[in-house]
Amino acid sequence: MENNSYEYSRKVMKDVSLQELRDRLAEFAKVRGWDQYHSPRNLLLALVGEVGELSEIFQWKGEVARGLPNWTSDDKEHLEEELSDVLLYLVQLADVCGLDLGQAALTKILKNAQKYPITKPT
Ligand SMILES: Nc1ccn([C@H]2C[C@H](O)[C@@H](COP(=O)(O)OP(=O)(O)OP(=O)(O)O)O2)c(=O)n1
Repeated sequence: MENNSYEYSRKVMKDVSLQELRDRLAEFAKVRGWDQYHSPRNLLLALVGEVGELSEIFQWKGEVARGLPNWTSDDKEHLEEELSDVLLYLVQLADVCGLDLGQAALTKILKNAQKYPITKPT
């Protein structure tokens, strides 16, 4: 059963897993009859569109300090939403491709560590 409450997402789900997001998104699409539109290609295009919306937030701002110290709470909330849209489409894309995104990402981190070993300063 879907639960859309903002309270639920903010307070109950303190620790969110990719599997939880995947399952909730699959339910979201299913109850709306949207599975038919959620092909890998369509989800990829939707993902790219959201990356564009995310980029717009930073467009023309110049360099931005870590932690976004001068941003308003509205700006930060907007950023949270666009980052989430990107994540949610990415999770759905991996799902309809039949891939385990969490495991794949962990494996990639291990590969990255082998490719870029820690070097001690001389
Ligand atoms: N067919 C769809 C349509 C939407 N969503 C979900 C995933 C995103 O989290 C969000 C995207 O919704 P919108 O297309 O309304 O995009 P925005 O939220 O960015 O709204 P806007 O483009 O008006 O800023 O909804 C989805 O899973 N499948």
